[in-house]
Amino acid sequence: MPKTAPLRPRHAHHPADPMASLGGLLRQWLPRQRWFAGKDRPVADLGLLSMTELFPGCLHLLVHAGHGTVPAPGGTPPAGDCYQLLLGVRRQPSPRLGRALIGRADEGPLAGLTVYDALQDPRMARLLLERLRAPGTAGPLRFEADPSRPVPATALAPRLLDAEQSNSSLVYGDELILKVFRRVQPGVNPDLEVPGALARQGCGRVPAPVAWFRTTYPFEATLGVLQPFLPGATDGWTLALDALAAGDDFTAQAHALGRATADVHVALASAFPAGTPGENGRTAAAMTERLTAAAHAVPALKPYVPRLRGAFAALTTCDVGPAAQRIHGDLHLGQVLRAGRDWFVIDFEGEPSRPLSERRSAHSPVRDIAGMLRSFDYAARQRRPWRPEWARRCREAYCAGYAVRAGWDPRKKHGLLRAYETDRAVYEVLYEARHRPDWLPVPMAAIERLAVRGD
Ligand SMILES: Nc1ncnc2c1ncn2[C@@H]1O[C@H](COP(=O)(O)OP(=O)(O)O)[C@@H](O)[C@H]1O
Ligand SMILES: O=P(O)(O)O[C@H]1O[C@H](CO)[C@@H](O[C@H]2O[C@H](CO)[C@@H](O)[C@H](O)[C@H]2O)[C@H](O)[C@H]1O
Repeated sequence: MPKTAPLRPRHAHHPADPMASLGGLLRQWLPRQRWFAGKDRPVADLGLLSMTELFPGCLHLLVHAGHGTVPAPGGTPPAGDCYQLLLGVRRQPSPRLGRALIGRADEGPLAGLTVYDALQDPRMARLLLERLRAPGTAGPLRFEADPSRPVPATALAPRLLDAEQSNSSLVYGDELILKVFRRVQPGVNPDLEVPGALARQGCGRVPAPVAWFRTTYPFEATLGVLQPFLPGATDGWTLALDALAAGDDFTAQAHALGRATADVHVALASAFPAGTPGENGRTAAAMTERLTAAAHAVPALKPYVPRLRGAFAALTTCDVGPAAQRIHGDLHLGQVLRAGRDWFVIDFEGEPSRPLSERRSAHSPVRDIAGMLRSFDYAARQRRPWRPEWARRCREAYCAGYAVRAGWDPRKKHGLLRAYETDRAVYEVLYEARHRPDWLPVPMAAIERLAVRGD
């Protein structure tokens, strides 16, 4: 019978408090995880939000990692982030745990037990798939499935993806992929909501969810989504880097990608209600606010702030552009998969650091286009010497492909594109500072270019 720990005081050191066992281990382990979004700040406090025994020897946890910065207004929600952890707990340490090992608890109720990342344990991964095959509950956790898309009943060998990811994904026998969200926010995750809605529209460019799990405590939130795995697919980032390494042209691929992006935008526009008409003044204000916050967190941005603000201010003199609608929200080369002759679009979660309400609202489709244009620049900067011509040709081809399907040409919206690219580069600076500080020079180079030359 699954057990759920009630919410305990966040700093409790009561002997029965599991954080007395896990706190020290997780404080060390969390910042080393690729998906942990607080690498630029020490974890000031770590609290247990919920704990459920999912299977014998497997604990499901939601923990709050605070950075001791902004006090929470009204007490809820607390400042910081909520993370989902699946922890294996066993009596005997095993050398086979390897990189999955988190450590041995020295005190508290789990004293003497070995704790590890359960997603790296094939037995636990299989049990998780079994749980998703059979809808039902475990404490506050709800396992649900789309009855029209049954999960295949065959035994499928699991493997944890070793990708540069914001979450963790398990692939089952090249048939299914389960994304376990790491940073959890209250509400429905768009990566469940959007592909489901697009599938109902008959949009074939997006793998549709077959099962998912969510929690009802301490708030409603989506925790994981199971989708068909596209076998033999290669992501756009890998294809672009291969093309660059071989000195190959990528414009045919970029053109097809532009067409695929427009197809998805058209499907999104009919799957969701239209947004309120775009108002460039408000957009410019929001972008400026994000820039100010980013420059506060990453001081290297500060010298560029006045000129970047100019790019946003110029929005007020631009034409209003395409209507706001639901968009992808974090479109880049890593979010598109080429399988056979087709491009598929994945990961509709949006930019993980933005509030869920913002990610689920309507935005200009130019934002997605700018994301992909920035991605060509990221790819071109992976090799020395930098290949600006390669990126420029990809941009042209991508926009031309987009125009074919969407009926309007992004290249004719120069002011809008510049503002959205700048906003995206600012986001990337913050993202890299928090997740991959070694990559910071990539978006910083774009900041310099956009601030100085504006192209
Ligand atoms: N349906 C799928 N078929 C094949 N590979 C997939 C599929 N969905 C995701 N992937 C692979 O998993 C990687 C990470 O998925 P993604 O949804 O982008 O996770 P995250 O949000 O953690 O970055 C992708 O780059 C891709 O290689
Ligand atoms: O994890 P997600 O795919 O949801 O997106 C986050 O991580 C991305 C990196 O993995 C990051 O993308 C940035 O780096 C990419 C190369 O690794 C590049 O193609 C993108 O253009 C660049 O923005 C993304 O910003 C972040 O949200």
